[in-house]
Amino acid sequence: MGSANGLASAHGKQPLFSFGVISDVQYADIPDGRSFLGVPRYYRHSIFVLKRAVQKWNDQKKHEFVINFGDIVDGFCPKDQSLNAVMNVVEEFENFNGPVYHMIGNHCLYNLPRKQLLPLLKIPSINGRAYYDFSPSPEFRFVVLDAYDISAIGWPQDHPSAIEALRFLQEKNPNADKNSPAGLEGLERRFLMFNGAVGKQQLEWLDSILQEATELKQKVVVGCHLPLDPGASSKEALLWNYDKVMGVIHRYNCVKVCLAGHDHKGGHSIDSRGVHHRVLEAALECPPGTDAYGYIDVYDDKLLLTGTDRMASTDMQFNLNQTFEKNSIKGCD
Ligand SMILES: Nc1ccn([C@@H]2O[C@H](COP(=O)(O)OP(=O)(O)OC[C@H](O)CO)[C@@H](O)[C@H]2O)c(=O)n1
Repeated sequence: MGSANGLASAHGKQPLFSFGVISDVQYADIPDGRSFLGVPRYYRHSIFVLKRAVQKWNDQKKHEFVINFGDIVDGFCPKDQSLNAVMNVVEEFENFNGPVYHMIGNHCLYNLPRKQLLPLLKIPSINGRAYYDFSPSPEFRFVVLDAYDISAIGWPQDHPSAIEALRFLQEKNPNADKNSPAGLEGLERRFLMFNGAVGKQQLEWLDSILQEATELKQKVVVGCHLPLDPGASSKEALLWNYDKVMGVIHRYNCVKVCLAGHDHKGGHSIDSRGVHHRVLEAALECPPGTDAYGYIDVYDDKLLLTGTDRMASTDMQFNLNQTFEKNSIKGCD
């Protein structure tokens, strides 16, 4: 249990800093089950994956913070247990000896409304939005996006974001079950109710943050529950307007890596502008006794993810001259 997946730091340099990563814990006190497509899910075991991750991060004594990529509690959690389940998982994260940065996923929103969820996750918020940034060192900035800014889940039914999302789904997905991609072609298969979009104000905010980071000569890592590149993810898991978000990101040269969750099998790609996209493998899908978590060493020229068990290790060297050809690799390194 807990074997790290190679990729020795042949680099010879000390990282500027390191941080822990985990995604899609989707804990619930219910028997093991399967996804809609039949993939086994271990709802009770996933919190043990998290416990072992926290223990390991603390033992390693080098991580400045942890990022959780969303979906801490599963939608099948009985609703009278949602609050307790969320609090239990948050408590496990709080055993980490340092700050934990959370982002929201669809399963979080099946359990609790934003009003209740965001304070529990200590997500800085204006008008219920869950996007923010932080800078752990002068050279780097982290941007956390709210992938359910425009969404049919998590907002009160009469909220403008919910109304906009339902109108959008009605237009883009003809199925009665808006979680079904039946009949949708190619990249249109992302127009599902369990996904969402980044709204106009958030796009403007992202633009302003990237402009500021460029002025400060900072490199940027973007975190979003929903993947932002079709090369790293199933079409069904992408952010509705991933293309718009990437349009903003590609205006600048500062974003080096985008990290995501949601697509449980994980993936890695390098897009047409040399930006790495790494989708993290889910803790939920670890059979008892196995793990999926990791840590990332940050250098001035790369991010090195060291994964445990089912989380693959990935060496993400930054493009320094922007002359990349499209090089998309499905699955992991
Ligand atoms: N064809 C489908 C797929 C799913 N559903 C229902 O939608 C809800 C969310 O699905 P779930 O697989 O649990 O979502 P995750 O966030 O865990 O995973 C995302 C995917 O892996 C992205 O590829 C759930 O209630 C499903 O039953 C559906 O009705 N029809």
